[in-house]
Amino acid sequence: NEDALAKELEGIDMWGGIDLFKIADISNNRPLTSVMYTICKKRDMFVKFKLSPVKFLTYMMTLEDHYREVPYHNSLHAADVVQSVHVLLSSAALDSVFTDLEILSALIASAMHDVDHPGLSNQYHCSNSTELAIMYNDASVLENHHLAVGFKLMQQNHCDMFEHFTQKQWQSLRKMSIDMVGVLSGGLWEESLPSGLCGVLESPLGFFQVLATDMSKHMQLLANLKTMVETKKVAASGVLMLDNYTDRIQVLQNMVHCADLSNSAKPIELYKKWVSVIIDEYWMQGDVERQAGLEISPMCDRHNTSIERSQVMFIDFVVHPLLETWADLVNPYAQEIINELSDNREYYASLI
Ligand SMILES: CC(=O)CCCOc1nc(Oc2ccc3c(c2)CO[B-]3(O)O)c(Cl)cc1C#N
Ligand SMILES: [Mg+2]
Ligand SMILES: [Zn+2]
Repeated sequence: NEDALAKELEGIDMWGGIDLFKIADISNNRPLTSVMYTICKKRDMFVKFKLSPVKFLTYMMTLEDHYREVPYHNSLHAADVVQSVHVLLSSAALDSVFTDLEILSALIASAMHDVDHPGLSNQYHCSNSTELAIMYNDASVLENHHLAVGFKLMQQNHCDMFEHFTQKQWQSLRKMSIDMVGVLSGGLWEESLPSGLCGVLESPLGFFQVLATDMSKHMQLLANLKTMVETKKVAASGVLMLDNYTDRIQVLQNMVHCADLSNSAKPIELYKKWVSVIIDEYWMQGDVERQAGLEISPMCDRHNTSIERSQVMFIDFVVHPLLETWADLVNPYAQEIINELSDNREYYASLI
């Protein structure tokens, strides 16, 4: 099995280069630990930061165990985001731009970014004042929870892989991870809807209510990225020049955000599998809402959903604008991603 796993992991440096569904099967359902270990090994993180492989693996397996058995937001999705970030970090335009600590932080943030996700959206938690919503006052409820769990697990002494970190390194990794996960989605659900979105579509505003709740930071992130593209400074070598924390963290935040939403820019067979499991998760939420006599959230009613339409809308209004702006930033090194996204969009548009 190790050989089969090693073989499947050979494409780990390529966009869509690995099939995480296969890796889950042949890694005894340890896709996140397998992918994260392979990438950190390749990036020589154990030597650079004197990480104990045993403590690293113990932490990663504990973290992986705290992802729930929900259809989409399980450790497979976390592994997918880690691998996608690994590939985006390797873009030639970002060559030697980020420090090893920034790279490690982006990978750790990706690994923990959805841990203990209950398979119920931010909107569900805020609308129903659940325990988590009360705990976090409706503000980025799930994201705060993912970070709290991710870091709490690190404090157990058999998981303390950063034992050799200086206080400065620890504080920096922690701040960057919080800044990266905190914007991945979620926020006060009444945060204003981006005007451009809801007026245009004949679709029920509900879909954008979910966006506003589960993607409330998205518009601000994207606006910042567009500004950065317009004002970007590129060295003679073609690499980006980012000379302050605000700019650096903005690129890292958008990178992880792109990875988080990258299913629709992957090879169609993988994309279709991700669509099928996220729909399962949304329909399970809808079943919970129907059972409790609550209003069923958009895309969550198994008796009334157009999967194709919601995918085309999500691509047109969220994913394409984001990935297109990312591609401008690292131009021309993300054209393949944009092409894949356009092909996949046409696939679903043709089914409407
Ligand atoms: C097959 C796909 O392309 C699925 C990508 C996610 O599909 C959506 N995601 C949405 O919002 C979130 C995006 C990211 C995340 C979350 C919610 C919670 O955890 B997470 O960080 O993974 C919204 Cl509002 C709509 C869709 C649709 N369709
Ligand atoms: Mg999330
Ligand atoms: Zn996610």
